[in-house]
Amino acid sequence: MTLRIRSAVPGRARWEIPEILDRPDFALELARVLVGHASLASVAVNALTGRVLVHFDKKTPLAEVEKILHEALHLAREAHALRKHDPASAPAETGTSSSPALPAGKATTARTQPLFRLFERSQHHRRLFTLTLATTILDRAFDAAPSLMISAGLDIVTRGPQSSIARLGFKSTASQLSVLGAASLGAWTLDSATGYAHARLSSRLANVVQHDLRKDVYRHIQTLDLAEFEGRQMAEWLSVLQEDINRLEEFLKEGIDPLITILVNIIIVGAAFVTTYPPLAAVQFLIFPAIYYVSAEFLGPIRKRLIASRRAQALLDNLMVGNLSGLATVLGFNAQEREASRVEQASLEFVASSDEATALSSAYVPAIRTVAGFGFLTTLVWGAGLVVRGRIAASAYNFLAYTSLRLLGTLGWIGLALNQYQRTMVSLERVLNVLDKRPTILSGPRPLPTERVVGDLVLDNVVFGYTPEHPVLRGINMHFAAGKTTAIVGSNGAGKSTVLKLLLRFYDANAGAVRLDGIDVRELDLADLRTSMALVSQQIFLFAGSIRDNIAYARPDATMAEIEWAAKMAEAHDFITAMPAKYDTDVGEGGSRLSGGQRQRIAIARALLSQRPILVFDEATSAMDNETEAALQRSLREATQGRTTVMVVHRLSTARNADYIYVLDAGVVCEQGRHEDLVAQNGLYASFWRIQTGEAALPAPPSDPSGSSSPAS
Ligand SMILES: Nc1ncnc2c1ncn2[C@@H]1O[C@H](COP(=O)(O)OP(=O)(O)OP(=O)(O)O)[C@@H](O)[C@H]1O
Repeated sequence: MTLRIRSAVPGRARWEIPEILDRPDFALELARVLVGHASLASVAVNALTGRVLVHFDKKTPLAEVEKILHEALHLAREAHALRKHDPASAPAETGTSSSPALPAGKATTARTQPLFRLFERSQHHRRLFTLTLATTILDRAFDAAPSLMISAGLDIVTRGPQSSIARLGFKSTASQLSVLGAASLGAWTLDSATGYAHARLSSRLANVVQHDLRKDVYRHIQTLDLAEFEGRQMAEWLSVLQEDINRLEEFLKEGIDPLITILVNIIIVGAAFVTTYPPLAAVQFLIFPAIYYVSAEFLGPIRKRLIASRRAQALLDNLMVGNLSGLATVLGFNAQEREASRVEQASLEFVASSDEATALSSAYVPAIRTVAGFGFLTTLVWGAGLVVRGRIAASAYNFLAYTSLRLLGTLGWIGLALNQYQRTMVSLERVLNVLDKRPTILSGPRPLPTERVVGDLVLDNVVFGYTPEHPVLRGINMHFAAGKTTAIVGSNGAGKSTVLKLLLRFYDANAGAVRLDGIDVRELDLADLRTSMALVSQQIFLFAGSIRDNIAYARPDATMAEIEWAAKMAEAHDFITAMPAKYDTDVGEGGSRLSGGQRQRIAIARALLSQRPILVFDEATSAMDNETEAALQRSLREATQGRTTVMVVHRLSTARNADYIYVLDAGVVCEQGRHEDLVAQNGLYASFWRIQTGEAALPAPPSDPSGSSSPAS
């Protein structure tokens, strides 16, 4: 059986489909097929729980929807099989930036209900959720106990033998008071117990949901294309991972409470009024359509302003994080004042947008209270009249007035609660948007364990551009022979680093193919492909921690002897042992306590220790002095024996040692060969060589366009 119905009411049904459980790709395929269906209003497919929730027209028979689901499953299976076979057939909508899991259109309803989606995701905490809800409701219900007890006391005082307690069989005043005392004690005890349980459970629920979401978002972010990170500021990711998820936690801990309180109070007040004097209840309930009307007028505009305010906050965060990480540049250019003004301006814009949102939400609270005040006023005046005419007891009037007042108080919270709810939903949507993003670089089906990698790399007529209108590589052919060292040289922006990014499949070629050992890299298992290569990138990243930990990052199980071997090969051992704490030296945040050349040597040691068959160096020695670099070249010759090494270099004294050299110019290979041949060709490489060896004069600085002579002349 492929489908199992879990629940169904007219217009809504939930199925369990074990086939999609833990198979997000397949679930996505199913969602794609379903959301295009004209008979369905909305669809939510959850691979975590293996469930599918469908909203449809109440008149559509359930059997018909089930048939649609069967057909969709069939289509999804076919599409999924095709996709596995040919990953390139992934539709455009799964593409780069903000493409959601469920495409636009019919899924809008499901997608615009972030809280609903959160509950779908958190199904495995259903027990905790139910318990939390139950204790919250009980806690709020017991809150009404004091006014009930006071009314019961008043009942004993004013009606004696006719009081409600007397009617239970307690004739004497003493016994009635004892019952009242015992009931009060019991109610208080239960109130305290449910209060404690509610506080503990709601906090636990908020923590686990927050933890799950943070963990899932973080894991998911790591699966996304590198393009997502190169095109977006880091602070944006951080604000989703931190602020947005924290806001959700706050809401689960404190925001749901008022909403439940309001609901419980409405039920208590409703019950009290209906049982005491129904016409009074009818008048009380007349305020709710009015509240609904006021809410409808306010909530849409409030939401829009909240979104604008959150965006302004994200911009401000980006600016501050960016500035602080580039503080040395800001100080170096003495631009503190300029940057402080930019931050001030962004902060003012945030304050203004936040003010706008608050202005509206603040007006909303009094508007609701004014409407709700009519309910209390009616109870106070009409209720008093009813007591005077003997229609209701004074104690009942007391209870009604109290509960009505409580309702008035809590309705005032509606504004605050909905305000917090709206803010949380804006944040939750941002979190879910990240989870909806899909990588375009998908793993291929063919495994290639590291021990089977020969290391022969080919770029076959590769065309690539980060954007379609700006091609960076224009049909290049390259061969990085197994076990050999190949250098790529060329001027800035020629496309050298881009070649390396294609080797590691950070991006896919727009045309042509990249092959490892004769296999198109798109067919290879992505983890296997990347595990076959050790990259030392232009921007070295060291983790805060010791030198030893940083070198061992590639192989946490490496012995100290192996770590030292790698450090010696990378010409790092001497400077490390000269430091007071040697291999235990703390490198600081991002390696900030080391010099650029030292950081590069640690990164090379890390790559060598990894023992991967292919080494990819992107200007890995650019910050080293000539002497260290020359020594490193000698060591590398030994350490890279039998491994394919691809290195992007600017220093031609480094390229000179390579077995083969490619010269890139504006995205095409303009020359290739061994150093001596290239020098003999007397082309671009030879001109670079002459400049670097001082045989050619450097180009003269541009002459002053005004024609005035320089001060020196
Ligand atoms: N993530 C990106 N998004 C858009 N364009 C990019 C991106 N990365 C690089 N480019 C552009 O692609 C071109 C080639 O960049 P690449 O980094 O490959 O050059 P390079 O030859 O390594 O240069 P350099 O010697 O300065 O490191 C440049 O014009 C650059 O602006």
